[in-house]
Formats: sequence, structure tokens, C-alpha cells
Amino acid sequence: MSARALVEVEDLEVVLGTGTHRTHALRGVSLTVQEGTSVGLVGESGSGKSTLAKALCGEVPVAGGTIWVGGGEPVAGPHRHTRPQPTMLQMIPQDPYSSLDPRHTAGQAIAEALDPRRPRVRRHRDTIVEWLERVGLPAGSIEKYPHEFSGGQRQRIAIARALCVRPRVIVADEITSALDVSVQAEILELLAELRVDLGLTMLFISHNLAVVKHVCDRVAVIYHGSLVETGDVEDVFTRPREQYTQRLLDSVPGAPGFTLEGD
Ligand SMILES: Nc1ncnc2c1ncn2[C@@H]1O[C@H](COP(=O)(O)OP(=O)(O)OP(=O)(O)O)[C@@H](O)[C@H]1O
Repeated sequence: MSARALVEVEDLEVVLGTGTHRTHALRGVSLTVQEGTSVGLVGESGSGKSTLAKALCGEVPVAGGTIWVGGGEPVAGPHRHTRPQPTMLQMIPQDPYSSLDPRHTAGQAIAEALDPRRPRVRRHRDTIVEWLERVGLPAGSIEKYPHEFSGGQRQRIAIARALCVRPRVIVADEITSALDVSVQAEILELLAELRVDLGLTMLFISHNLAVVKHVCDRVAVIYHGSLVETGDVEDVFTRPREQYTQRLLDSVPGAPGFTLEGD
């Protein structure tokens, strides 16, 4: 693992399902995420983006290859399958409607992340309020239940839950796809601010190339389970080397030179 790499994936193979539903979801994937950078992962639906995110979090079995998160021993590799330390890597879930337990208040949700063995709101009140405010929610949100929040507010709670343990790496898998277009930009703006404040390293998965261009320094293009092109986001999007990347860029309305609103 190179000196500043926080995530390193080497020759990763993932096979999902059984029998006729068996899919070779990742084939020989190698990827490095350097500390402090934001790497976008793009590719069409079914190309393997979520599978790679899950493999990093230890949520799918690895059939071959090795994953390191934060150096030291690999988290996944031959005869080894563990989850990264919560303080090393956290995932922000895609759907804030299903990721929060409807029976738990926002305060409880954050307390569970902070202290899974003793998730007492009273004990962690100050830290919980600090995180609620940091993600743009009032302190009074601590007593409220998920159904009392909008989708965007729920995603703010999910972000607070992921970041309150101060992970060094964040995996964000389509974190705005379940939200109204009007709040998507607000959530991305919040994530960008927190990333700078906390010096986070990020793997950012999105089918929206304009958003990736806005949020990421580097990009990796995945096609049928294999990485076909990796590089500086500006270079790859303006001078793609691979035909598949060009096709992906051509599928964006208005490409080339596509922009995000306000970009
Ligand atoms: N549990 C499973 N069993 C069998 N095949 C699966 C399973 N989960 C995913 N797959 C298959 O693995 C491949 C990669 O899926 P994955 O969800 O990683 O793609 P994706 O790029 O994230 O797609 P999307 O953009 O639609 O979320 C797809 O062919 C998918 O059908």
C-alpha cells in the first residue's frame, strides 16, 4: 500500500448470487484512493458500482483479490473477510427513508452510531446537538422521529450518523437519488463543506456525471464489472481514452461541456 493511499483495492473479484442468478459482478478491479481526495465511480446501471462500495464496507464476500482500508492488514483478501473499523470508513446510505429506524428519534440514531454499546441520548447530548447543528438541523430535532422530517432532512441525519465517529473515509453511494431535485444540490453542498472541514477522503458513486465533475478530483469508470479508465476528472471527461467513457459522456444531455446548475 503506497504511503498516502487510504483505500487500496487490488485485483478484486466478486461473485454474487447462486445457480442461474450467479453474476460475476467485479472482475480484476484495482483502485487506489489517496488521502484527502474525492474519487468518483461512474458507470451505467448494473456495472458494479454498489458492489464495489459494499465490498469496501465488508458487506459482500470477496472471491479474489485484496482490499486495504487505512493501511496495515487487509480487510478482505485470501482467507480474510472483515469490516473496516468504523473510525476508518463509513458509508452514507442511499435511501434516507429506509436507513433510519422509524422507532428511534434522530438523537437515538446518532447516539447509536457514537456509542453502539451504550446509546444513551442524555449521555451524548452535547455531541449529538453539535452534529445536528453541523448538518443544518435545529437542536430540537434530537427528540423527533424520522416521519417528522423531509427526505433531505433525513439524509442530513444519515450524514451526521456517518460522520460523528470521525471516519477518515466516506463511501457515498447515490446519496441524493432518493431526494427531490430541489434538495439534491443542498445535500451535495453540505457534503462538500464537511469534506473540507473534516479533511475527508471519499469514494463518491453517482450516475450523474455533472455532479461527479463538480464534487470529485478523480474518476474511475466501470463497465461490466471492470474498471476501464481512471484519471483526473477533468482529463477523463474532456479527453476520454476509452470508447466506453466517450459513450457514457455522449449519453449526458448537452455533452460535451455539461454543467451542473450553478457550476
Ligand atoms: N444479490 C445479487 N445476486 C445476484 N446478482 C446481483 C446481486 N446484486 C447485484 N447483482 C448483479 O451484480 C451486478 C452489479 O450490480 P450493482 O448493484 O453493483 O450495479 P450498479 O452499477 O450499482 O447499478 P445501479 O446504478 O443500478 O445501482 C448487476 O448485474 C446486478 O444485477
